[in-house]
Amino acid sequence: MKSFEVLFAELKDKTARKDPHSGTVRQLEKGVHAIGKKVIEEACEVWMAAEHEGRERTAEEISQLLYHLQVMMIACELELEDVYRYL
Ligand SMILES: N=c1c2ncn([C@@H]3O[C@H](COP(=O)(O)OP(=O)(O)OP(=O)(O)O)[C@@H](O)[C@H]3O)c2ncn1[C@@H]1O[C@H](COP(=O)(O)O)[C@@H](O)[C@H]1O
Repeated sequence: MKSFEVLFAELKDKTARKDPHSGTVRQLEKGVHAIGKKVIEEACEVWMAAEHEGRERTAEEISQLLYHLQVMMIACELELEDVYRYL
């Protein structure tokens, strides 16, 4: 099982290495506009799952939203601490 911090470290590492097999690297190459669309899409899917699809599907959709938020953080050169200080 992966924590938020461990996933973020993995994504930053793959980005720094420009891992050719990484979907994250491909997504980052598309830029902030495309990443923003994925964030909105996944947020909608969280909402729909929460209203209609039950706990498991909701948890899965939330994991995808968290992933895309991390991709956005990397695109914006934000560290975890930059976000955590507002929590
Ligand atoms: N948690 C995720 C994760 N959640 C969602 N996604 C991607 O985000 C997209 C969203 O899924 P959808 O259900 O919307 O699928 P889709 O509409 O068919 O996807 P698209 O065609 O729009 O890309 C998919 O392409 C998934 O591959 C993720 N991709 C990666 N991770 C994690 O990130 C790590 C690094 O991934 P890579 O960079 O690909 O190695 C992995 O080990 C995983 O732990």
